[in-house]
Amino acid sequence: MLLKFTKMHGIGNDFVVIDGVTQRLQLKPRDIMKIADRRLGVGCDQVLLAEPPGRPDVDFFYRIYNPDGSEAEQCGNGARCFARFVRQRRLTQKRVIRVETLSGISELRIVDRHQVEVDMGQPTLDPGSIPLHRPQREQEYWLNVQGEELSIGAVSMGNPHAVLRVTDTDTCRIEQLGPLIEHHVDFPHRCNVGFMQIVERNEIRLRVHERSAGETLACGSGACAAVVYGRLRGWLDEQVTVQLPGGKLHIAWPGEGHTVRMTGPTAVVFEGSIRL
Ligand SMILES: N[C@H](CCC[C@H](N)C(=O)O)C(=O)O
Repeated sequence: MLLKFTKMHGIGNDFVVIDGVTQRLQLKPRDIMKIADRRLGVGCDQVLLAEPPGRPDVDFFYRIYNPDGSEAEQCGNGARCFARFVRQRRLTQKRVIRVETLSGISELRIVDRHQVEVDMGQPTLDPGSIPLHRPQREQEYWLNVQGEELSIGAVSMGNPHAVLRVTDTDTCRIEQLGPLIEHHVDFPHRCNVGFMQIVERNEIRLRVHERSAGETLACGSGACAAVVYGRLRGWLDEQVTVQLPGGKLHIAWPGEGHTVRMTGPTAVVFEGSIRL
C-alpha cells in the first residue's frame, strides 16, 4: 500500500500526519513503527491520524501513536499541527475545530497563519487517574529511584506526566533519570518526564523525556503539566512562557476548575508517500 502523508513539526516535535478521513485506513503497530523509524521509514516523534468523528459534537477523531506503535491519549504540539493539516487538506473550513482523543475533547483554534491555540482540557491531579500508585493526592510525591529519593509533581493532561524542578535544565540528569522515571513501577502506564527550571514567575525552561519517544525538542502536554505543577506549588503565575530546546510555547492556566490553554507555532516541512 502507498500511503500519503504530510511531515510537520511544532517547535521541533515532529510528526507524520495522515488523512484517515478520505482514505479508510487500518494502521497496524508494525506500520506505525516503520513510518516513525528515522532510518527505515520517514522518521518522527509521533504519527498522527485524522479520522471521521465518532460523535455528533466533534469534527474529527485525533489518533496519536508513539514510535513504538503504542497509542497515546494526548499530544499538544501534535494538536496544533492537526488543526493546520485538516484545514490545509480542506477537510474543514472551521477556525475552531473540536477533536476527540482517547482522553476526551480538545478544542483547536487557528489564531493566524502560524499560531494555533489548543484548549487542552482540565489537568487531572488525582493519583489514581494519572495513574500513579499513591493512596491520596499530595502537593509533591517522593519517588525512590535506584535508592535516591526524588521530589516530583504528577499531572495528567490525558497522558501521564512526572515533573521535577531542577536548578538548570542544561545540567539536569535527563539521560539517566528520564528512562528510570518513565518506567518506574509506581507509574503503571509509564509516564512522560519533565525537567523544569523556574526562570521567573512567568517563564520556565523545560526539557522532556517523552514516554516511548525519549527526549524530544518539545512536548506540548509536558509544558502544560509543568506549568500546572509550578502553579500548584506557588512558583508560577497564570500566564507562563515555556522555553523548550526547540522553541517556546505560551501556557495559560487560571487554576483548578479551569482548562489549560497552549499557544504555539506549526510548520509543514514536506509531503510524501511511503510504501507499507
Ligand atoms: N509521548 C507522549 C505523546 C506525545 C506527547 C507530546 N509530543 C506532546 O506534544 O504533548 C505520551 O506517550 O504520552
